[in-house]
Amino acid sequence: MSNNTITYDDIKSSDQFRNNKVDAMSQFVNINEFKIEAQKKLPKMAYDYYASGANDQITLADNENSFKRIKLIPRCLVDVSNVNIKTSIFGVDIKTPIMIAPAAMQKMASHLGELDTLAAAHEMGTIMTLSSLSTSSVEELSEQSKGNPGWFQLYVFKDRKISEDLVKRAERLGYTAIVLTVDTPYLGKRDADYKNKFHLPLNLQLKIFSHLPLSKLDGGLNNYMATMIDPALTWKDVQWLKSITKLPVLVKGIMCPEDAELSIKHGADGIIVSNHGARQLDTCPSTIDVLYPISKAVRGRVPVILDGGVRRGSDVLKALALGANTVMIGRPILWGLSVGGQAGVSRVIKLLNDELLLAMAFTGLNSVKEISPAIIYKHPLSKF
Ligand SMILES: Cc1cc2nc3c(=O)[nH]c(=O)nc-3n(C[C@H](O)[C@H](O)[C@H](O)COP(=O)(O)O)c2cc1C
Ligand SMILES: CC(C)CC(=O)C(=O)O
Repeated sequence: MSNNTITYDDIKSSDQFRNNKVDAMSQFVNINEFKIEAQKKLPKMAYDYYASGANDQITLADNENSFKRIKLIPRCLVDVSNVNIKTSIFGVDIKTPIMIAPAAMQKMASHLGELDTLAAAHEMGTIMTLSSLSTSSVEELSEQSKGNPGWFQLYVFKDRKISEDLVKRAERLGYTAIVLTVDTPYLGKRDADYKNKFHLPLNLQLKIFSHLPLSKLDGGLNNYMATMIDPALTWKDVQWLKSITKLPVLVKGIMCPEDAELSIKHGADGIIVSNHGARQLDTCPSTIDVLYPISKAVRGRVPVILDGGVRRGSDVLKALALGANTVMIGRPILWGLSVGGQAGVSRVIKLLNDELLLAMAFTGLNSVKEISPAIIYKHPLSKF
């Protein structure tokens, strides 16, 4: 078993090792405890990169705090002996509405990085989106998952040929959707990364591009993005992307009803309400605060996914009540990965699933289909 060729079978054959890890992790009972433990384990440069938001991190705090301000109405004497959280997206059944957001460079968190995350996604019956800027290749994930690696996130490079090849490669390898990130014409300013002079550890590379000079981050992250990523991307490029792939295309980074409408007009098959984990435009609103008007404007024409600040199962319930079909989580996955590799990621998802089940029982709901805005408390004096 060499570093580059660890397979699912290898991972499974180490059950004993994994079970011990799961036991060791049962001491962490919520996402914040995983975060605290991850900070102890990770080098400062990696932790800061994962944790940071842009500038003064106002939106970073808001993404979580806005969830806390939304209140749920308990309902009584409903038979909730059989609550279940199964759902589906693009006709594919998933065991939980909690999906895994694309996050770059996961091998800073665990030896197997993205491969651990994918193994956990399979174990928990959910879908992972692989970042364009990953430390594992599209091929590796496809191989380990026997051709079922999940979704692929696309950054569009100035050299369109690179992006086109990447999309075709992902399609050929069994990825089932393309997530086009549209909120990153340039990379946001994350102060800690400047101070730490963030760089990839020397043993790692951006694996997807290992055949190109693009695999190193030599001039730093912001410089890399400014050199490689196309800031001239416009709505017509959604149509371009649709024209080069048969896969569903989701537009990630939508924060207002107008852009949701434009996404649909230009052929998007799904929308991800996201402010990039508050890493781009600081002082933009939290995602949960903009979700309801967006989902109302979309009117069920395409699936709506929300990410940003989801840290409790009750946050998932609130997002679904305000019109999301599913949510994605970013940093909680990185904390789980840092603390316990695959087992850590699975435990993070399980914690959130269990909290979601409980919150649904307390609000008198038995299935995802039953979730509606009716469970959201409206203060008598508020206009909301
Ligand atoms: C360390 C890190 C790396 C990320 N890398 C990417 C990426 O490569 N592509 C992308 O579209 N979004 C990326 N994101 C944004 C996430 O997909 C997601 O929008 C965000 O993390 C959700 O917020 P949360 O972390 O509060 O759950 C990244 C986020 C973090 C924290
Ligand atoms: C390598 C980065 C551009 C990945 C990213 O999207 C982020 O750090 O937010």
